[in-house]
Amino acid sequence: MRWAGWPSSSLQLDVQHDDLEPFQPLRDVADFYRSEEVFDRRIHIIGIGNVGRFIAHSIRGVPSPPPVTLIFHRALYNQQWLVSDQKLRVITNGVEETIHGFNAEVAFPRPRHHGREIAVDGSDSFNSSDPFASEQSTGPTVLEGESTKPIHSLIVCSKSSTVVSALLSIRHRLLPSSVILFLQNGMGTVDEVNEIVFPDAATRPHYMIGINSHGLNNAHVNKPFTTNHAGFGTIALGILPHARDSPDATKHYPLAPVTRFNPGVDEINPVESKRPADPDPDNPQPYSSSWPKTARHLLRTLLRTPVLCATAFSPQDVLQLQLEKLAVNSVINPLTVLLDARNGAILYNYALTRVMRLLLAEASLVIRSLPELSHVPNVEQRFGAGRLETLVVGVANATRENVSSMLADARAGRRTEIDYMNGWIVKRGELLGVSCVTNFMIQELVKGKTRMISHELGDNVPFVGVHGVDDGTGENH
Ligand SMILES: CC(C)(CO)C(=O)C(=O)O
Repeated sequence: MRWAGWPSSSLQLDVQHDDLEPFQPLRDVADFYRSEEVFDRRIHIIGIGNVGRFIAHSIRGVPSPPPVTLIFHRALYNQQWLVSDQKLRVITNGVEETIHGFNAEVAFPRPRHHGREIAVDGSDSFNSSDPFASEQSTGPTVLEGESTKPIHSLIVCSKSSTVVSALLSIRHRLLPSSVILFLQNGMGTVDEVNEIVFPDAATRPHYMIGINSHGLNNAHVNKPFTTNHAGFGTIALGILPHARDSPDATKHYPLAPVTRFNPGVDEINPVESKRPADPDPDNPQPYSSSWPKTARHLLRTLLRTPVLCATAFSPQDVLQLQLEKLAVNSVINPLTVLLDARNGAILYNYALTRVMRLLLAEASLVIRSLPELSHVPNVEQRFGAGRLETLVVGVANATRENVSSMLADARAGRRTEIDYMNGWIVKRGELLGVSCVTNFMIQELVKGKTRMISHELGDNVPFVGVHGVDDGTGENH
């Protein structure tokens, strides 16, 4: 590395190596910044619901915080922000804390039809067999008011069902070196994003997964940028391996094991490890040597934000935590929708315990059969139906006064996350030969009930749109 702008005499004192180029002072400070990559600390947050607001507020509350940009998906919300005092408020135990210093932008969700992106000008990219045809021929479409600046660190707090359309609106701003933290309930979002938004692993950003258990609601509906921190929780974080670094590990699923031991065969022909634990014992590499700078920055920022209670886990541990949460959500959330009741309603009711057991028997079998867990010890016990039931009852009891996020969505006529909960169990079950009829039935019942409510509300809730229309990019509440 060349030290620009330093007196050459002081530099030469330190230089011991003959193979270094002779020092040539750079012209000025600007040259230094041109020759060295300048690291952008800015964190963008998309999905400015309760979770997004809470995280933005928490990050800006620490000493020397990074710049934070809120990305709104509706011109209306951006307008509301611009005419407000541009501050976020979080209420904890009745005490309101106000934080300012945010930037704001707007990015409009791209309309999609039958899973295909439609060109915003109405042209026929969606008739083409290549879903990216319009973007490839004309470059990304930037709508009026949208930014084109690169995004290096992004936290996605949108609801699972709207993550793809939210990311399509900023795909052209995300670089292969960027990092995206996904903070959704349920499973399957990352696979969907890989398939639709970043199909080419060579240009795909890095991913992090987060599991949030903070209880957040907007108890003050008439205060749009205020969030109530109702239950203290944690955020479990993990950096996912990238397909560029280990294509085998991510070909079918991000966490599939790399090498497997075949008894009998490998004893005769020992397997040559593709990624040996210690490839060069003389130059040991730290565990995180392949983590990109952006992911390390985002992880460190979240870990040094006390109110978030964030902890880092290995990808395998994050997957298991996600699956535990999935099992809990796939019982409490749909049952509370069908019963139109708070979480505690599923307790002390044997008829509902039987439904819970039917759902969990299928979920447990699917999870225990997942190939990505085949090398993990103790899976049979951790994901046994009995243990999952204990988890569900514990959470239902601890959150007995809560309106579940799915019930809140259903009551408001919004699309729910059922496809990423029970739907994911059914889908993975089909691939594994495990039939999940109870989960399928409950998935369809929830969809039916949500549709019913949305009709009752006047059928006035379109899911996809562009400017100013309610486009379904709901936030994670
Ligand atoms: C744990 C539970 C059920 C709490 O309400 C939840 O995560 C949700 O509502 O989505």
